[in-house]
Amino acid sequence: MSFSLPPDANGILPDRMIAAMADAGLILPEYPFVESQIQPASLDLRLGAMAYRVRASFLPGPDATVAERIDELKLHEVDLSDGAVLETNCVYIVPLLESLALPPEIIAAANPKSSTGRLDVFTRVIADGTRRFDMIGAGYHGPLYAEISPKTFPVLLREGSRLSQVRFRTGEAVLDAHELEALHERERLVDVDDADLVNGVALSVDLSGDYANGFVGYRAKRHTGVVDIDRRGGYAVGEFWEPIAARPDGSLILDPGEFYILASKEAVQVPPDYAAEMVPFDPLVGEFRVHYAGFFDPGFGYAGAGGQGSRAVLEVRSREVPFILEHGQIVGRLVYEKMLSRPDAMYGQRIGSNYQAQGLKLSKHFRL
Ligand SMILES: Nc1ccn([C@H]2C[C@H](O)[C@@H](COP(=O)(O)OP(=O)(O)OP(=O)(O)O)O2)c(=O)n1
Repeated sequence: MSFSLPPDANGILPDRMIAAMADAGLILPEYPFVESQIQPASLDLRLGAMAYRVRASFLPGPDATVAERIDELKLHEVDLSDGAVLETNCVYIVPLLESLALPPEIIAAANPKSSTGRLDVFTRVIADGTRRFDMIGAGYHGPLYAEISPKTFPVLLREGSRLSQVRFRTGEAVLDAHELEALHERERLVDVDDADLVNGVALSVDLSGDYANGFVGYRAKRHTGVVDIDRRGGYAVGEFWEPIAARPDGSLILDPGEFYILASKEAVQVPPDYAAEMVPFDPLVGEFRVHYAGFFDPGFGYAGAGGQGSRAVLEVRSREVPFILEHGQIVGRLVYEKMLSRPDAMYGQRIGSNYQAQGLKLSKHFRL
């Protein structure tokens, strides 16, 4: 089957066009996709059967393939076919089951899945000849690899586990300032009266505890047991996380090296014809880092898809020094992009959406 886009197409490809790309041989899975692998505006990528523990993270650069670099840098191999544990602070490269044969008008961008980010499993996608993580250039033909480095918990995973997702984009998809303003006017993207819409919708941190029984977040424990990436609701929160109570002055001191799960003060929504990505508020604010997982699906937080009141989850780390976060401090921006057309399924309407209408929410692996 052939695949074509109208010449002036701009936007993110929805679920059925991702399926059509696969039918046309532009996405090449080693074996057929599994249920729910195609999401409203992205495709989950699956791990292959082998992980290579490498000396250090790398980018192949224009003259090398990832396989060549693995050969130079590998320390040992880990067979994932029956599952294996990846240890904290080691770097692994895993060939993915999906490879690409993109046409010249389509680029791909990867991101960790939300559940991966919430577990602090640092994950990026690399392609042959690339100078950037998580970006796959227009027209790329070749394999994809995941770089994985669990930062807090050792994780058990296996062939087929899904840690990353990829979006396909053609043309210019990001809304300009006027389009964003008009969309906010129509749909109220965040539930505040004085929304800051400069370069995306500003998101701030909630340290009041008003929405979570006086708690503002969780700090990850150290030296915990292993988390199985594919096990839902299997672990008691208290074994892995310490809840953080709100302070009267609404501040929180981030300890360097510790990992926190916090929530946005604003409820957010992504209308069905749009997708969003959370980006750091300001790359020059280097003191702390928010979010590894930044894709927001069409329909997330949307009342028509049962999501009213959904908050964004913030994965936060301080870098070199202890850093004080204040209630309402801006920590990220949601950049909205157009869908090329409305997806068949929205977030929350398909089986297995875990984070619709969420407040402060750990990953799906934990039960209270
Ligand atoms: N920092 C982030 C990133 C994402 N999300 C929300 C918006 C997404 O639409 C939703 C689900 O994201 P993913 O598809 O990345 O997550 P999973 O695949 O892990 O979860 P699900 O099984 O619910 O799809 O989580 C969030 O609240 N905070």
